[in-house]
Amino acid sequence: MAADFLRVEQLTVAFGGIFALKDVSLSIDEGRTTAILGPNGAGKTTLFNAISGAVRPTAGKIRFLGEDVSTKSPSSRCHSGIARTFQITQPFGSLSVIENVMVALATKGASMAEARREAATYVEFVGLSAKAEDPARVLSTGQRKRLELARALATHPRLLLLDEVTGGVDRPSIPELLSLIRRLREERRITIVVVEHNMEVLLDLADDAVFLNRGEVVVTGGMQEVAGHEAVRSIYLGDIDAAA
Ligand SMILES: Nc1ncnc2c1ncn2[C@@H]1O[C@H](COP(=O)(O)OP(=O)(O)OP(=O)(O)O)[C@@H](O)[C@H]1O
Repeated sequence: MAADFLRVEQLTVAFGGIFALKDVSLSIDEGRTTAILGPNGAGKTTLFNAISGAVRPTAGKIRFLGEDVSTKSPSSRCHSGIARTFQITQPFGSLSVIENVMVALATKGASMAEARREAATYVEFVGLSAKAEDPARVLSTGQRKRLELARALATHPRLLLLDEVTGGVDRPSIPELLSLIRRLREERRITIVVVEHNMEVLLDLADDAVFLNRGEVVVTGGMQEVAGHEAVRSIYLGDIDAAA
């Protein structure tokens, strides 16, 4: 297990006079699932954007597998093994499910037949084989989340940043989605960092947690331990009691 899988070092991101992140340092261990917690505006999405390359740090560094990727482009970071999903899924609605995955394939120089074959393995992994030829626009929210996971898999990630994976998904579909995420880690050895408002889901899924507030790290540690912290309880209290 790499000791230096992902390290965020004294990261500051400012938008004009607003500090979305202030001197944030944290490390993510390979093979674990880490939750990023915090109230609205805490800086969770900005942290994902900074790690994936969508925003440039104002100060500080991001190291992935020992390499400073702070100034690298999103596509170069994706090539290094960093993938992310979005709070609002963005498939190509008129393309079929399998074509959406083919578009995301990181395999260069592969024939269409090879690309289709590889894409089919990811579509199957996420449980969408029966929908493979349907246009993406007909998918339910839960199915769109699955398609996003298949598209992320197609980039061969080592680190996957999941933004609000259960957001908008109907309750009965959530357990299957969570078991899929667990399989990403167990069967594909992908390290996962998750932003999610549902504490019940986080307690089920995450090993470690980082609690952010107003752009600063307030608590880090094991998921259970962080969930029990006073500052976290005051924000997620109802959720924590419901999950207990
Ligand atoms: N592009 C931007 N321009 C200006 N301010 C921004 C920008 N992106 C984020 N911010 C500000 O940075 C702060 C952190 O926002 P961010 O979206 O990262 O928080 P969050 O924890 O993801 O919130 P939420 O849970 O509501 O999604 C907020 O004050 C937000 O208004």
